[in-house]
Amino acid sequence: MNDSKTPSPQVPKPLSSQDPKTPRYTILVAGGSGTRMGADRPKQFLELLGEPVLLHTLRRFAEAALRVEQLVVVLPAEQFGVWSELCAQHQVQISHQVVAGGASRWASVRNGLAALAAPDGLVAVHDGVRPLASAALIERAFAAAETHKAVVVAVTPKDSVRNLAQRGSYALNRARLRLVQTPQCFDLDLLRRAYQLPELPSFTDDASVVEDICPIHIVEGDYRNLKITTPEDLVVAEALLRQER
Ligand SMILES: Nc1ccn([C@@H]2O[C@H](COP(=O)(O)OP(=O)(O)OP(=O)(O)O)[C@@H](O)[C@H]2O)c(=O)n1
Ligand SMILES: C[C@](O)(CO)[C@H](O)COP(=O)(O)O
Repeated sequence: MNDSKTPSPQVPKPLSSQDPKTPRYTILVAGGSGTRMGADRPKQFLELLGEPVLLHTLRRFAEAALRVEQLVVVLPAEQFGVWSELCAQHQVQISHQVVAGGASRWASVRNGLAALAAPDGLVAVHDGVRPLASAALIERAFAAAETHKAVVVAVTPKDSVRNLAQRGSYALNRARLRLVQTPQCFDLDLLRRAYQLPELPSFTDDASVVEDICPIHIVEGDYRNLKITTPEDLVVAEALLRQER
């Protein structure tokens, strides 16, 4: 007989970030040039509270509790030297592998995937320019991928949404819409198979690459998980980071 004070030995230990079932890997894509930011360098190198955006992001995934076994950072090949100097300047001790990006996000992710030698596991793909992803959010995405194989984090739109029509526009039901963020976590073999298919112009993220071969499971995202895209995002991101300190 079992009572509430003596747990049965058959009950498995609950999954926690200290005990992930499957090996975890991460690809941080930072191979873009930041045209919409219009800065003097790619936006992943702009500073937030004295540190490059990409370093903030890298630190989030190096968090010990997440147990990520291999971190791959994808950069434009011509920026390798810049990143190496920034790592030296900020005394970065986080072990990571740098890989050359491609002409599109899709090509950069594909190059990042090629650097993962592991036969199986779970892989998170995350924008290097989302420096506010919390450990709880990342854990939520990895944990859901144990069961669902293809997971994105997403939030409900706060604004009303309209679709453009031939004449005018019409309202969409925002309760049925989600704004998709990263990390996006996948079974490694599934993501490899998806990235063997040809690139399509409709691909905007990893879920759009995978969805023809596996349904995409959505978990709760985080409104704080901004993508640094245009100059005002830097102001908001700094304010949010300052609040965390
Ligand atoms: N060839 C590319 C293009 C984009 N990215 C990465 O994908 C993420 C999301 O892309 P986006 O915000 O569009 O970045 P950029 O392409 O740099 O920006 P823009 O579209 O304004 O030029 C970024 O971390 C970016 O560095 C990448 O790794 N390789
Ligand atoms: C991957 C992404 O961040 C999910 O919201 C987004 O699709 C990237 O889009 P972008 O056109 O590269 O900014």
